[in-house]
Amino acid sequence: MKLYDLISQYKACGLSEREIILIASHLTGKSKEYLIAHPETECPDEVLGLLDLRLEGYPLQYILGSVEFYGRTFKVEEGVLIPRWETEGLVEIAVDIIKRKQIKLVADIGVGSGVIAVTLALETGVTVLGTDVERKPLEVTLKNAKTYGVEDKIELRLGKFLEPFKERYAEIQLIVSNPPYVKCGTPLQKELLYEPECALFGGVDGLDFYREFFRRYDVTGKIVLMEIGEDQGEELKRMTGGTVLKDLAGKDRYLLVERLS
Ligand SMILES: C[S@@+](CC[C@H](N)C(=O)[O-])C[C@H]1O[C@@H](n2cnc3c(N)ncnc32)[C@H](O)[C@@H]1O
Repeated sequence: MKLYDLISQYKACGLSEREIILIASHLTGKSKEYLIAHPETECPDEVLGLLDLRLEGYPLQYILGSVEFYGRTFKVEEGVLIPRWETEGLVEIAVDIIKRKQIKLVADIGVGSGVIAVTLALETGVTVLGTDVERKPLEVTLKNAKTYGVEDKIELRLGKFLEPFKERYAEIQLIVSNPPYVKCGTPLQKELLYEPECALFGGVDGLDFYREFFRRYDVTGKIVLMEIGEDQGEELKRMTGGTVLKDLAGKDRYLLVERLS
């Protein structure tokens, strides 16, 4: 089927021209710039299946198998969270802290696709200890680390919080995390239904992860930087004594806890 026919048919059903072209580019191996200039390009039949999947709400990033983050392309697969732009802000703050405080060892709890761990290793040369409660995120993080040649800078272990790195806890200077913080029962847009539940939901008030983390760990002498929900700042300041920083949209988004020893 010709690309221009696909565009008119699927735009009428609600897909954007951009996503139709990206899916066609993914299947044909031709760049999107080429396809824009050559809408008469013949697309293989499989494109119809992928466009129908997208119409049902299946995330574009899982179809393409990749996502842009902090100026780089990262692999994503079903079973790992699709990184969000807000998390680039967390990385930006972490890079600044690492450089200013000359930090050498960072821990990333809940690596997902590895965007935080890999970007921090690339941007600062720091070593990152990464954990996740699921095996798939650890596998995807390793693939992304290998793509960018930082697999020797990132150590990955399966388990909750920092339990897998208990023996190295004292050495960790900065702990970062983008934990699950969505309140259970929140109505979700259909794309989110395809993402792993354990990456999204943080209990009735969305705060289970933070509550358990700060109960388990004495963070004296360390810096903790975590992404938070936009309405969780006040409660988390009360819970931790930390400060809350805003994202680019002006919403409370990052919790910074620095307990001096
Ligand atoms: C919101 S996703 C973040 C993924 C990635 N860091 C990012 O920013 O795109 C949260 C990740 O934390 C993992 N996770 C949830 N609870 C955890 C826990 N207690 N300890 C370690 N990992 C956890 C989930 O499996 C998921 O991969």
